Amino acid sequence: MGKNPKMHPTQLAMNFLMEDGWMAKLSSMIASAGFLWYFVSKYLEPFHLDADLSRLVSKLISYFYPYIEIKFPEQSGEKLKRNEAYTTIEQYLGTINTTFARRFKAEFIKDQKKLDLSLDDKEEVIDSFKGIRFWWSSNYVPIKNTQISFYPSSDFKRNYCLKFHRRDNDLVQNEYLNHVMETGKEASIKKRIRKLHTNNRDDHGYFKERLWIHVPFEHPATFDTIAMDPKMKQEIIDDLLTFCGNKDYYKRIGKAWKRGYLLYGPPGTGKSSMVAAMANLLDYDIYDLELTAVKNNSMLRKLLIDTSSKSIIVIEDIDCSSTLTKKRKVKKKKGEEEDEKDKLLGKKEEDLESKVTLSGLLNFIDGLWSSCGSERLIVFTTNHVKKLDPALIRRGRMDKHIELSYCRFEAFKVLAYNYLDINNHPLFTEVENLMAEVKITPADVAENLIPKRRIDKEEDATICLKNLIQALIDCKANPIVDDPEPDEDDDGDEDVEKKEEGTIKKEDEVRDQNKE
Ligand SMILES: Nc1ncnc2c1ncn2[C@@H]1O[C@H](COP(=O)(O)OP(=O)(O)OP(=O)(O)O)[C@@H](O)[C@H]1O
Ligand SMILES: [Mg+2]
Repeated sequence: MGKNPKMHPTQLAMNFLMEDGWMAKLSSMIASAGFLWYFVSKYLEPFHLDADLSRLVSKLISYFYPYIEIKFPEQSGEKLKRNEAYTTIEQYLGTINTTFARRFKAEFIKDQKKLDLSLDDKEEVIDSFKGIRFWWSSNYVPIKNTQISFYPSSDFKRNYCLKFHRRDNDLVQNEYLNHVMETGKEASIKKRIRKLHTNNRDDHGYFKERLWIHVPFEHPATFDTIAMDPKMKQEIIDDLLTFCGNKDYYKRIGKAWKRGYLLYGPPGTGKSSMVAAMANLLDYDIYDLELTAVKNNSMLRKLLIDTSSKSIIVIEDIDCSSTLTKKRKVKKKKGEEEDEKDKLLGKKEEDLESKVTLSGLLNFIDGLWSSCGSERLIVFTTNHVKKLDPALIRRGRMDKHIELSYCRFEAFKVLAYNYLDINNHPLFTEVENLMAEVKITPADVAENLIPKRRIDKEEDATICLKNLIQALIDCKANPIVDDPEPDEDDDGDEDVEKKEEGTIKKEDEVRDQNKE
């Protein structure tokens, strides 16, 4: 066929195709376009082609390759935080028909007593929405690790990729992605198992890429099982419920949506149990922050950023401060093996100690970074409230101070009901009289109320109450002496031995140590 130079390019192309052997020509064109696309995306893209050239190439590609791809990486914000879109998509893909996928990852959901399947890496599924097809694939790219380690590294950059025809772009932007996010969120709420997280000390082993490790949270304590003054209990419940429904209020007053609770009182008065009860009431996760495992302030900040909303960050026994020497002493007793391993890995001793400072901790609670994420409680527990730096517990930082103290008769009745299923008993009067003058912790009362041998309900109750009365009489003879208030220079040796390790150091202490 003759070629007219004034012909429109599309007409030229049509003529060319209509010639003999058009099938072969068409296939070779598709093949060359495919090759061109592969070559450009694989080899030339990293060299950042000149803008005009790359625009031209992508135009050319889009002529033959009518699909659009959107990637949803697992990590967002400089690798600090898990991308919420990624986790929601993970949940969404669990809800669609996955007939064409062949490889899955399985996780056991304890509460639902079944396996939860999600797409394995490098696997693809086809979704359909309003009669249109969408392709989802899960991908990973290994990150080159320059460090030499004894342990296998599992550093990957993961992403989900959505592919669709460009004619469906509007549908995707306006409807499909919203549908994915909403369905994914619903699925994750349905499947949600609450978690108890703890920060990960292991910075060279299998879990090294994770700041927090977790187990399912299954503590049975609730406000019904906590024995304390009923009025005070109701006040705490109201405070918590008001907090969690008050998103708009916090926004209006310009405050980050978080609240600090300080729980203090002698050992065995229910501080840890109350943290669990709070989590159960509000349906929150718990992040149990072990300060001794935090290397420095910047790690503390990273840990904070990596917590999710609707959670309680708890630091137990916050009063336990320590110095380097105390920690060494404890380490020798407890962690010789761990030390040896660290030494083998060539770690210097000063690298192993925590350098979290008081100001680091104050920033953690209400610095600028504390406002990322929302709906969070920060809880400190302590046996010695007077030992704490006033700056740490001032109102605004620790908004509510709750004292959990020795067991009074009202609290005892809660325990008697929970442990023995009784509301009244002839021995109650004697218990009441003794409790009015004796200091006994709820933990000791609870211990006496657990039947040692099951006979029948009434006899169990009588035996337990008699045991309790005996314990109260013993306590009267040998009353509990509360710890004296600490001296100014008390460095808390005993506590360190009791609680093993602690961390809060004032900045000047750290500076001094660094000088040495
Ligand atoms: N107020 C309470 N109500 C119900 N049970 C309690 C209470 N206080 C203590 N107990 C019981 O005693 C045990 C110890 O309580 P818990 O660990 O909460 O005390 P704690 O105040 O955190 O002690 P510590 O200061 O030593 O950490 C728990 O198993 C709990 O069942
Ligand atoms: Mg405790």
